[in-house]
Order: sequence, then C-alpha cells, then structure tokens
Amino acid sequence: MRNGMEEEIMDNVLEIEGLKKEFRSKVKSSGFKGSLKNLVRPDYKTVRAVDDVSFSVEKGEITAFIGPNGAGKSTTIKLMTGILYPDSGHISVLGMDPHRDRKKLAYRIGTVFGQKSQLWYHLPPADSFDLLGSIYNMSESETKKRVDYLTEVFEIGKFVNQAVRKLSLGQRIRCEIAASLIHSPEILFLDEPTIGLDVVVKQKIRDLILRINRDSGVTVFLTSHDTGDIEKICRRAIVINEGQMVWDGSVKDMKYTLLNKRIINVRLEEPLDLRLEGVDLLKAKGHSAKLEVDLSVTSMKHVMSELVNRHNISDISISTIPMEEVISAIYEGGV
Ligand SMILES: Nc1ncnc2c1ncn2[C@@H]1O[C@H](COP(=O)(O)OP(=O)(O)OP(=O)(O)O)[C@@H](O)[C@H]1O
Repeated sequence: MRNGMEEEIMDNVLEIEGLKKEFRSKVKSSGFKGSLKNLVRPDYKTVRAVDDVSFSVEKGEITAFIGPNGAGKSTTIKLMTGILYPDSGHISVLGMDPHRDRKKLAYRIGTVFGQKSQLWYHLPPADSFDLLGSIYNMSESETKKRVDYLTEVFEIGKFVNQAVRKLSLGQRIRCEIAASLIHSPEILFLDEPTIGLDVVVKQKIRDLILRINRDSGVTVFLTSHDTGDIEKICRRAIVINEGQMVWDGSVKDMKYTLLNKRIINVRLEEPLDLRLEGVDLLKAKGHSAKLEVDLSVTSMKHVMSELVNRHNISDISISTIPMEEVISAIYEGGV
C-alpha cells in the first residue's frame, strides 16, 4: 500500500527542481570590420535562459506560465517536453525524464505551439487527425471514436473537411487543439493559444480548454500574454522573469494581496474634494472621479467614510487593480 508521501508524489504530474539552462550565442559586431571579426574571431555571450527554476504541478491543474518576452518560458517548456536538455536540475514529467524518455512521453502529452502547426497545411484537418491516430498507434475505430468526440466538442464539423489553408485562424486553432488531444494526453502544453483571435473566438477557446479539463482531467500548462486567458481559465500562475521565478501562487492572490490596491469609481452630486494619504486621484471629469487606494497606507473603511461625510454619492463601484497592471508590476520588480 502506498503511504501519504508517495500519494503526494504520484499526484504531481510535473516536478521541476533547480532547473538551469544557458545558451551561448555570437555577439554580432556591425560594419565591415565587425563582419570580418564575426567571421574570424567571433565574441560570444552567455544567456542564462532558465536560472534555478523549481515548481510542481498537480494532476488536473490549469497553470498559467507567464513572463515578459525573453523571460525563459519557451525554454522551460522545451525542457519539459524533452526538446532541450538542461544544464543542471531535475525534471520529471509523468514520472519520466523528458529528454531520455522523449518518445514514450510524446504518447502522453499534447502540445500546441502558436507558430508551429501539427496539421498538414494542404490537407483537411480530418485527414491530419487520421494520420495522427496512426502515428499514435491507435486503431481505426479508436481514432474515429475520438475524432467524432472532439469534432462535436470543438464544433468543427462544418470545416473539418476543408484544407487547413482555407480555414480562418480561429477555426485552425480549434482544429490544432483538437489534434493535440487525439491521443488523449494527460498533460496539454499550450503556447499562446488565443494570440491574434477576436474576443468571441478567444472566449470560445477558453471555454473549450475548461471543458476538456473538466471532462477528462487533463492538466493544462499554458503560456500567454493575454491577461484574459490567465484570469478566465487559470487558478494558478507561475511568473518568470530573466530566467527566475518571481511568483508562484493563485491568480486570485496575485490580484488581491500582491498589489494591495483598490480602484474606486465614483459619481457625485458635486465635484470631488478629497485629499487623503494613500489615495491617488487617477481621473476626474465633472462630477465623476477614479481613485486608487493604497491599502498599505489607509483603509477602505476610512476612505469610504470620508467620501460619505463630504459628498452626496450618486453611484460608486470598487474594484481591484486590472490584471495587466498587477503583472507589469511583478515584471518590473515592484512587488
Ligand atoms: N536557441 C537559443 N540560442 C540562444 N539564445 C536563446 C535560444 N533560445 C532562447 N534563447 C534566449 O534565452 C532567453 C529566453 O528565451 P525564451 O524563448 O525561453 O523566452 P520566452 O519567455 O519564451 O519569450 P517570448 O515570450 O518572447 O516567447 C532569451 O534571452 C533568448 O534570446
């Protein structure tokens, strides 16, 4: 019988410990002399793309992996999917070493990389699905059953028999995600799944990710620069900057506790007259105003009672700081 400790370990589908990866690349000098030097005696620089990253992910979690451009997200995903080998540290994906067990792992994970399609461009997605089924050694009937299910869930029946090149981006992404799920993977790595899509299609993709997570318990590890993806589908966020982890916790905590600020939008029966420590006036127009309250300096109770004492309020709303600002503050090291 397994003890509690083993149980815990079994529940982690991803385990990363002290992960490091450096790249050495040529430094390009400009001008004629520089070009000659590049050829004869090039200078090299070392970039520490992933610098001592550690985290674990439980089965069924949907995690956002975020960070500014060049932070090390793609490199970490490439290390977890066995495309790259780490300089040091330990990675276990579904109990396997991704680099050593790369082929075995491919049967159990799905990947959608924004720029790299797994669908054959001139073929209809339906044909790619069949081909993928045979690549994953699935029987014809197994593939058919799975494709029928995914076609229904992803609502792609109307265009699944049209060549990929004729599909809109939103239609193609739906087919890409369906393709990544043909072999019923246990972990799905999604790199920028909603990039370039309109708001309606973005929402559709988010709903689909949630649905497949709920229906099959697939673990989702997602990178995105879109705060909507993070807020609407992820409960947890891991933030990386310059190769180092700067946050690992719930998305809710990021908003509520990390930046201890609130926004008050208020409409009054007269222009605002309020000067309080810890309260910044962000915008004022006529009888309306937008205030930012720093809860580490003052309390909401105090600000509200001052407002009520001094003014006749027609309308008021209190909200948290927009996610974009929370994330920028983390990136800039402001929290
Ligand atoms: N093959 C490579 N050779 C040299 N440097 C590399 C290589 N791949 C990545 N890097 C460098 O490693 C750092 C991390 O890159 P990475 O692609 O992992 O960032 P990212 O967080 O995925 O960025 P983005 O959001 O722009 O995709 C960057 O400085 C990048 O230039």
